[in-house]
Amino acid sequence: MSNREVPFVKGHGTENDFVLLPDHDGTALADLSPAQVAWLCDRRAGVGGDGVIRVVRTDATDDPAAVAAREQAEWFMDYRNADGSVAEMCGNGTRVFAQYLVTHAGVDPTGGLPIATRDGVKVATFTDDGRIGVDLGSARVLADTEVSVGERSWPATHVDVGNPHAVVFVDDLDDAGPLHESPAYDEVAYPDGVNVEFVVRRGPEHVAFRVFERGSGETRSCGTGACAVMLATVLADGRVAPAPGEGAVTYRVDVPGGELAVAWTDEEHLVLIGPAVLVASGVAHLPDD
Ligand SMILES: N[C@@H](CCC[C@H](N)C(=O)O)C(=O)O
Repeated sequence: MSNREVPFVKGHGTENDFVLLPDHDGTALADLSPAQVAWLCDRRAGVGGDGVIRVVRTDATDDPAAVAAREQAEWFMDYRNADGSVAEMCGNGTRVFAQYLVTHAGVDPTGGLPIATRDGVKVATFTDDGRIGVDLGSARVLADTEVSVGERSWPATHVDVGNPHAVVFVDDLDDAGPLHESPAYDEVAYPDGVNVEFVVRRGPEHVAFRVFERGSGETRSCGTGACAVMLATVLADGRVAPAPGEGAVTYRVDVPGGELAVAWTDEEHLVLIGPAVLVASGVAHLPDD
């Protein structure tokens, strides 16, 4: 077996951590396999992370999502889960990606930084206090559903944030017990799997959740999950989307890895806000398949 030397940058958003792989001109890593992604995310045998983000220009890859976004965005976030599967979106990943572009690729975020994803173009903005917000667009609440862990079952709200979520309100964050494997879910409602959030209320406009991510297991945070949780909660609170010109409705969303905020600015826009930091860089010795 031979190894390829692959530069990487490691970063996280509220401890949802990613291995970023610079491949700006698309020549080095177009053939990255699921097994190689799983190795990169392995916390003992590899680098370690909840996911891998390949950083590539939209005009340097033939991924259909990047091709479709070429007029609007220079950069494509090619996101993979820790098991090597491809996901449509990663909210915290977009924030870490924006941090990378500004600090490592010389990108000027003034006026908003467009990022192409498999769920369309998302615009990141840097706040005065050093956090990064990303407009994830609209989310849709679909039919009620159910999830279970062992003998316990809960009603859940199906929320589509570009990727699939099941939001479960519980009395206590420990109610679901250890999450070593995915909660059971309705495979008709979620033919491609689901991210499951267990949520408690902490106070007015303030919630906390644990998450089991499709393809990555229990993680310390999930940005799209925070948006799904916020939307399910705000609707359960009987509120409606702010009309144009009204101020945003903002909820604080705590996760095991820190604190996020989600602002509902109008029917079409949920903005995920929180810290994003780059913590290391190096060279991975990527095994061949
Ligand atoms: N951690 C992410 C979500 C990553 C994708 C997810 N596991 C999926 O398969 O849909 C986030 O911050 O949104």
